[in-house]
Amino acid sequence: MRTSIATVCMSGSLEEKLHASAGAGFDGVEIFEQDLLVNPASPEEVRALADRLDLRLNLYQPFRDFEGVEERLLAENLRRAEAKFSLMNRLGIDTMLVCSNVATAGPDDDDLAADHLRRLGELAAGHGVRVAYEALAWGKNVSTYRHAQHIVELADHPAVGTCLDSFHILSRGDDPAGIEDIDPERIFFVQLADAPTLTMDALSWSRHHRLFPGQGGFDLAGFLAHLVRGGYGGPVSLEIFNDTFRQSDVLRTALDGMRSLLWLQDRTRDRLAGTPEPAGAGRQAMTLTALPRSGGPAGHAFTDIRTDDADGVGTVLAQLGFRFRGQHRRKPVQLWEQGGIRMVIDGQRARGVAPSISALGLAVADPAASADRASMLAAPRVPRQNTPDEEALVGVLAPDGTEIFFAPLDPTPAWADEFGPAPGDATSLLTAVDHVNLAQPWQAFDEAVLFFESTLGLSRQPTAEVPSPRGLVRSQVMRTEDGCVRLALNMVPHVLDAGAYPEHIAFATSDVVAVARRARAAGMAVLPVPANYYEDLAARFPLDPDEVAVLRELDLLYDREGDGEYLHFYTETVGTLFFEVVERRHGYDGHGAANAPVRLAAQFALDERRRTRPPHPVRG
Ligand SMILES: O=C(O)c1ccc(O)c(O)c1
Ligand SMILES: [Mg+2]
Repeated sequence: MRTSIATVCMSGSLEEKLHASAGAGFDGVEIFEQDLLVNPASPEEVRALADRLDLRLNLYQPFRDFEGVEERLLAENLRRAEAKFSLMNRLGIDTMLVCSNVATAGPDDDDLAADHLRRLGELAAGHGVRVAYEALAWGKNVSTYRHAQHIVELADHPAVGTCLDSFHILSRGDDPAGIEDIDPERIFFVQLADAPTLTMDALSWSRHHRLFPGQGGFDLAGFLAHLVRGGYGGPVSLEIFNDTFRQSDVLRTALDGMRSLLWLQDRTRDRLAGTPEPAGAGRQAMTLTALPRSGGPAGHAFTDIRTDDADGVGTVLAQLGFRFRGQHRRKPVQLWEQGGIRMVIDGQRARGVAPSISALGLAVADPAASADRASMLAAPRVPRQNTPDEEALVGVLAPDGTEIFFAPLDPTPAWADEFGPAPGDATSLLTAVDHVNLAQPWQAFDEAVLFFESTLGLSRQPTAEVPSPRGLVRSQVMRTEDGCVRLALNMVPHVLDAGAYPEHIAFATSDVVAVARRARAAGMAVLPVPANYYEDLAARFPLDPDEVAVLRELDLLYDREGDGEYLHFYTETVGTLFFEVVERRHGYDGHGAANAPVRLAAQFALDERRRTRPPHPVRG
C-alpha cells in the first residue's frame, strides 16, 4: 500500500512535518495549503527537501467553493485555480483536491456542476495536472460520495476524478460498498480518518475530533477492503484534523499514524481472507503489509514497581500476604511472591522516584515473535544489560513510558532463580493479577489505546467517564478475550501531572473478606469508604443488612451485573501507587466502574490531608 499523511495532521513547521513523515516511513504527503503559505521556503525548496527525504508530494489541498456557481464567479474561480496549478507545477504535485462547494453554489444542478468541473479539468490538463473532487459531508448540494462520483462521470474528462474520504462517508452512515462499483482509475485519491462515535454536527466533528484508523468507532478495515476489492492502487492518506495531535510531538504523531496504517492493513488482510475474488476484477492493485503473528498475552509473568522506597512498598506487599523471595544477586532489585504472582521492587535508576508501575511482564507463547511485532509497529526497545548467565527478556516502551516485557509462559522461570530459591509454602489468598491501572498523559491517550490494541491484541471496552474531585477521568479498559490480562487506561485530567495521578495493581482472590481481615490484622491502612456509599448501596441492591455491615466494617466496595458480584478494597497510596484486591463471583466480568468515583474522591482527600498535615509530627 502506498502510505501518505496530510501535513494538517501534525504540529510544527512544514519542514518538521516533512522530516517526521519521512522518519515514520511514509511514502508521501498531502500538502495542506496553509502549511505552505505560512512557510518562508519557496515551492522549489520544499520540492527539493521532499526529494532529499524520498517523499512524494501527492496532493495539494484544499481548493474550495468552485463548482455550481454563477458564470462571473466561475471565471474568478478558474483564475484562482490556474494560480494553484502553476504553484503545483513548481512543487511537482500532480493532483489538487477540490472540496464540494459549501457556500457559493446556486441551486442543486448536476449538469452545471459537471460542466464546471470539465472546464476545470481542461485547465488542469493544460498544466499537466488533475483534480480530485471530494464530497464534504456538509457540502451545500453535494455531500455524498455517490453524488460526487455521479458529477465526475458527467464531467467525463480524463483530468477529473474523485477523492474518497472515509470520514465524510462513514460519519453520515453511508454504505461504502458502492466504492467497488467505481472505476478505480477514476479514484484519484483516498483519505482515511477514524473518529469517535459522537452525536454532533459533521463539521465540528470532522475539524476537531478525527482520529487515526483504529482509534475511533468507524469500520476502516471494511472501508479499505472495499477499495482493495474495487482495484484501487493509489496512495492511502491519513487526513486527521485533531486538536491534540496538532499540539503533540510531530514525530510521535507521525509514528502513531504509521502504526495505525500497519495495523489497519493487517486487519484488512484478515477481513479479505476467504472472501471470494470480486467478479471481473483484474489483479489486486494494492498489496497489504502483514504483521508477524504473535498471539496475545496469557497472563502476567511479573510486575515491576520502581522506587527508592522499597521498605514502604514491601510493607504493603507483606500485609497483603506476599513473601520476600530475595534480593537480586547483582542488582538493587527485590522479588516478592504469592500464589504465582511475582512483584518486583526495582531500585535501579530510582533515586527520588515515588513508587510507580515501571514494567509489566506479560507471559506470551513466543516472546521473540511478540517483540518483532511490536518493533514493526514502531515500539522502541527497552535498553537492557544482562550478564551472560542471566535470562535476557525483551521489552518495548509503551507510549506512557511503561516497559512491556515479553516473558515465556514458564511458571517457574529461570530469571526468578536470580533472586534465590523459591520460599516455602504459606497460605496464598491472592492468585493472580486481576488488572493493572495505568495513568496516561492526556496527549498520549489515543496513541496508547492503539498501541496496546495493535501490539498486544488487547480489545477495547467502551470508555467510561469517571468524575474525580480534580476533573473528569476518561477510562478505557483494554483486555484479552478471556480476561487474563486487563489494563485500565486512565486519562489524567489536564490540571494534573500524569506522575501525580494514582495508579494501581489489582490482585484476584476468591476470599476478599479473608484477605481484608488478614491485611488489617497485619496493620494495613485501607482506603476509607464514606458511610454515604453504604447507605446508597443498600438502596441500589437488595443486600442482606449483615452483608452490608461486613462491607462497611472492612471498607469493601460492591458491584453487581446480573448474577455476577464484585467485592473489592483498596490500600492507601504509597506515593501515588496503591493496590486493590478483588473477588469476582458468579462470572462478574466488569471493573466496578460505578465505584471508581468513590475511590478517586477518597484518594484525593487522603492526598490533601497528607499535604496539609505532615505524617510525622514535628517534636518541639
Ligand atoms: O474541513 C475541511 O474543510 C476539509 C478540507 C479538506 C478535506 O479533505 C476535508 O476532508 C475537509
Ligand atoms: Mg478529506
